[in-house]
Amino acid sequence: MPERPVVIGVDSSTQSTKAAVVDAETGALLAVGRAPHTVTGTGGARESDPEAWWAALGQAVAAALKEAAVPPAAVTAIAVAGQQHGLVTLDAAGRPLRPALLWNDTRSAPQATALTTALGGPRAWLARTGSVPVAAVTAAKWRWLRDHEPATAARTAAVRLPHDFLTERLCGEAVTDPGDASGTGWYATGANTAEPRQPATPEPARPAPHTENPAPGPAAPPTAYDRGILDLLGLDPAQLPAVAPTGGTRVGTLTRAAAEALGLPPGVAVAAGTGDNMAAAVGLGLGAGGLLDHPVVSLGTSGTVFAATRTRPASPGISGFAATDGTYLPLGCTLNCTLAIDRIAGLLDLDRESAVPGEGLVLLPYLDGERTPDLPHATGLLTGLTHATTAPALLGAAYEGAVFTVLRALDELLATCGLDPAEPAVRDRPLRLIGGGARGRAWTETVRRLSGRPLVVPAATELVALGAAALAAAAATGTDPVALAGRWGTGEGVTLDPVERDEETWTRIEKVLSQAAPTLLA
Ligand SMILES: Nc1ncnc2c1ncn2[C@@H]1O[C@H](COP(=O)(O)OP(=O)(O)O)[C@@H](O)[C@H]1O
Ligand SMILES: O=C(CO)[C@@H](O)[C@H](O)COP(=O)(O)O
Repeated sequence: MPERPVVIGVDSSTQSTKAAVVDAETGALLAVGRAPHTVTGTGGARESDPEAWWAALGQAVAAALKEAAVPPAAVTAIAVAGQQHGLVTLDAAGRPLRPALLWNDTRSAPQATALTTALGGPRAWLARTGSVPVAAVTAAKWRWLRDHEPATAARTAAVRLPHDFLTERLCGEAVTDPGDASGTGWYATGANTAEPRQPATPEPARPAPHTENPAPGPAAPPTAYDRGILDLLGLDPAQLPAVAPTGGTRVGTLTRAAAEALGLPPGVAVAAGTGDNMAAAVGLGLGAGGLLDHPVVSLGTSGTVFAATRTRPASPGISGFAATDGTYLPLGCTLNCTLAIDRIAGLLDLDRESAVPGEGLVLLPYLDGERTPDLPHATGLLTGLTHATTAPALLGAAYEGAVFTVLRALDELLATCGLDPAEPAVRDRPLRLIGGGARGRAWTETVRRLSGRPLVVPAATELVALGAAALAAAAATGTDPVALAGRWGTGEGVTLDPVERDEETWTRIEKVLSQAAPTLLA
């Protein structure tokens, strides 16, 4: 009897790689393999070796296949979702020239400011790309490299995002997708005017050529690198990957070398893949237009809020990203979420679940600077200490500071989309809570208390890897990945009832942040 087909979805995030082996028909998660990453750097620097991501992918896939006990011949497709924005620079042989500059590396903040000015200010960037550059975007990192390491920039034959780098290692094709491309700063999501989702291409498709105005016709996906911005950056489009129509597009099969490295047959289909937040949206079954019903809060190394929309909102504080199919995924991202809390719990020598409400304290845990609000040079701030302060309350105040920052970004996201966050019809809709932090009681309770909203916590722990698995299945069969994830039911979970919103704590933190922001800017 033939084996049931399985697909592999890979989540290559900041702290680790996770590979999910998934039954392609039912979406059942058969096993997850994990391998850690190393992030180096002090001050604002955050770097990782792309070769180590490739090695981690191999380890995670091997571990998952072993645990799932499925034969390699049952695997039909693989897709990678990766941490967004990272700058990977390659030589002509595809070897990294230096460690990747990660999304949370804030050294590129001055370059982001300079780029904003060079194009005519925030409004010009919003109109052309949907986002105003911050230190996170790849364009600012490339400019930083040219300013600080011109010899490396000059030797760069190819520029990739983390997921593009890994996809190319899998199938030998230089290709990205609209979602991850929209975080580069040189991709014009505006050119994709909320078209209906294109179904994944069932047949092997060559990646699209680099062109601003693709020829009409079904074989010509809407790519939209902004040539003017590339000129401003001194980047040649030939250094960049082609943009596939969606992350679920089949872009090739495993190369012989990749098949050997992963212990898989060479015929395994490779999907274009996407950024990790875009893949989480797929895993949740979120298609365009789900904004009011389905705002998402993700608690990982970054705290993110996003929603799938039909039109691209324009606000300097919110990134007007694309979903992997070229519709919109406006997103707010904070730099200090689970890792900051883990660090503070470690400093206090406390278990992370031993937090109690902050009671008069305010702790802004901006250990890495901050992105939303845009305070790249900020450090952490504590106010309200008294003789009565306890360590669990200090930890609780850190949770409150991190959650306040994420939820404030959510309010901004909703307002940017024309919704009033205080309207009962908006406020009473459940938040979908995902990411590693959604597993923790202290996180979920703090989000409930500061939002006053019901929460839906999906039962599936690895939404990014599951979203990538849906992209892989789409590449193998030509189905729509969002509809498929909906059928798989990967976004389903428990609903936690709302509790009364803690207005007092919210107002206290808001006041301290607004008073301290001018100092934190320095
Ligand atoms: N049971 C748990 N309770 C609270 N936090 C958790 C739990 N499990 C994992 N985490 C947090 O999740 C984080 C990793 O989340 P994840 O979404 O995998 O991050 P990333 O995708 O950025 O690598 C860790 O920093 C850890 O603090
Ligand atoms: O920069 C962003 C979003 O714009 C981050 O969300 C990165 O994509 C990193 O994700 P995690 O490692 O925290 O999942």
